[in-house]
Amino acid sequence: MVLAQLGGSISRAIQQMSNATIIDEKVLNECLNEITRALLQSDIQFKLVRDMQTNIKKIVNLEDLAAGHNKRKIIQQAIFNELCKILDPGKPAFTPKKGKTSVVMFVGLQGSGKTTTCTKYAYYHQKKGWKPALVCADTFRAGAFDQLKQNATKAKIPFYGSYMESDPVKIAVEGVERFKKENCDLIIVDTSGRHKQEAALFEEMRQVSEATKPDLVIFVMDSSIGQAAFDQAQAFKQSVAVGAVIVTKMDGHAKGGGALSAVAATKSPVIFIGTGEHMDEFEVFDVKPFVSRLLGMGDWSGFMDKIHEVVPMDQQPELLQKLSEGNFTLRIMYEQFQNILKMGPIGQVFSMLPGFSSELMPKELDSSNPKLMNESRMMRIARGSGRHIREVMEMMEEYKRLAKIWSKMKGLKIPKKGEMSALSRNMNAQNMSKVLPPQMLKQIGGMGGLQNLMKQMGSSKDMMGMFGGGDK
Ligand SMILES: Nc1nc2c(ncn2[C@@H]2O[C@H](COP(=O)(O)OP(=O)(O)OP(=O)(O)O)[C@@H](O)[C@H]2O)c(=O)[nH]1
Repeated sequence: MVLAQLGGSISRAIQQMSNATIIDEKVLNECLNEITRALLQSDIQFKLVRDMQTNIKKIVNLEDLAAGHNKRKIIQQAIFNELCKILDPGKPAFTPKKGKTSVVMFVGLQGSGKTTTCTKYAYYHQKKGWKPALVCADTFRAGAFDQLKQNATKAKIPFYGSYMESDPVKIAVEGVERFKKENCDLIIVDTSGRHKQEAALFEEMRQVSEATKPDLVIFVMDSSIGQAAFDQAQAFKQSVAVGAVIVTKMDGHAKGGGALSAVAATKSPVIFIGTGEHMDEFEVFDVKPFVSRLLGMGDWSGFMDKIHEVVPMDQQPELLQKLSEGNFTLRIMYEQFQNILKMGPIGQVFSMLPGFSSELMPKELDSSNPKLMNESRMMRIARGSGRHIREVMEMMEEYKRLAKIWSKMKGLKIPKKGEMSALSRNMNAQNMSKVLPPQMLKQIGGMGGLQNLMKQMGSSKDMMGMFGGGDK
């Protein structure tokens, strides 16, 4: 997702400013202009960007910057807050309750991924023990019912629709009534899409909404919509009571900034993002971890998510304690690589690391002081493992880099499992390539090889979040 590049551009602008000997208004303006350009290039609406720039200027106190406080942190924090503000409309979306009937209506332009997203949403809840059902009120597109039927059958979700009936209101009402009787707790109504915003589409949508009285209307938006996002989202909001947004195709080459504009236009939060065509390529959207990653500030809660998935239960408390004390040792790195090895093909990557295990002594493994590893110790490890000294030195460089990232985490509150973010799953080959040592990347065949490897790994791709992926 191209939004990741936005993070890089912003980080570079801040870094350039931090490098300046004197931070005056001119330097600050240059930095903010650079950031503005990056935001506009990501398809974030002009007005939002301009307001953001004004707000940052108000928040950032030049005297604080001049006094030698951590300039990078001050600016980064201001941008972080502003981006969170855009993405957080201030009130949460209606949340359906398990066991209590809710009707959720999906709206959006044709091809936005509405039908696919309806099934993903149903499947997501079904996995959590809900009883969802799908109603196809799209009588406009031939084949829409078949598509929903096919998806629903695959996921074993009850569905309702008709090949004969042409009145979407009638189908929607019948479907909702039927599933209410069957005690389904999440009744999802898929509506028609059109190629562009048309009066007829909005009128039909309004009628379906009036007849079924949904508890929540979800606006589905393709992330590649670009600058048109704001107007499009606003047009939908004016016809029906949009209460939440789902942004699809975040896995593609879309700039993604439209997501921010859609939130501003509908004053509704993004609740999920679609990250692929498959049923389970669907993630809960959390504002703070998203912005955090966007700005290259790392995603602590995403990392924690991974720890809980990968690290054996009995080892978790000890590991978390050590990390929150800023105590990242070679042994931790080793053990975590071992946990990854269990996860399949990624093991091939890490098995390239020289000198782990028997060649290292407990003192070396458990010290968080890299200076302990002097040249003679590295020579010994190289001899013992049959590796070149250069490889051992590279391993130590990687350790130092990760340890540096971890030292910044010192004192962080450890989130509980329920607070974890799913966004870290959005790590892609590009981010991963930044984390891997260049030599290792070369050995697995560059970006192409890495992409293949990640395909094989499936969901374990997000493991890199664990090793500071994107936190550069
Ligand atoms: N890569 C990717 N493709 C997606 C995603 N969501 C949906 N798609 C694809 O986008 C295309 C359009 O999706 P549909 O669900 O048919 O779109 P729709 O909005 O229901 O279209 P109408 O019913 O005509 O309004 C399909 O090929 C989907 O597989 C996603 O998150 N990522």
